[in-house]
Amino acid sequence: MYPPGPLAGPHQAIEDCNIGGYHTAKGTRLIVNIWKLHRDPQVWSDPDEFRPERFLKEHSNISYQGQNFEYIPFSSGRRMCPASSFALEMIHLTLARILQGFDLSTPMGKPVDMSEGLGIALPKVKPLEVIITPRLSQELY
Ligand code: HEM
Repeated sequence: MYPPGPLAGPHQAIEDCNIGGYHTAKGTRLIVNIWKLHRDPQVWSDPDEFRPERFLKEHSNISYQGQNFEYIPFSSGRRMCPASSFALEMIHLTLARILQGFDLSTPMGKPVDMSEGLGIALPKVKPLEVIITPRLSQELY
């Protein structure tokens, strides 16, 4: 829902080609709107709903590795993100460490404001406000 890189880098056609039925002349610069692909209601039911379990159910056959064009958080092709494996390892490790060690809540129990701003790396409009409380005994940190 919130791809860190909402737009892929600009790519330039090195020869005349046809992309999805559109003639694309040599020299044309294309920028893929990854954010938009991920919110396409023709592909994703309730695209604005945070339902990660969709990847275990109706979309379990979709991979992030650039072959399923409806879901390309790391883009696709020769210039796709070279750090996708590294990034996923880091995300899993960091998330697991935070969830193991801390309880998370919000001030007054209010939902987190997920409004998105404009920027190359999809910024939040409102800073994240969470209360982080240690949940393990001190010697385990
Ligand atoms: C969840 C984390 C990340 C996401 C979703 C992500 C996504 C992307 C996207 C969409 C592109 C543009 C590809 C294109 O132009 O078609 C890109 C390019 C790139 N990313 Fe990442 N990235 C992530 C993390 C990282 C990290 C951790 C590194 C480095 C340690 C990295 C290094 C790069 C580099 C060097 C490029 C340029 C590749 C090129 O132009 O050939 N990325 N990334």
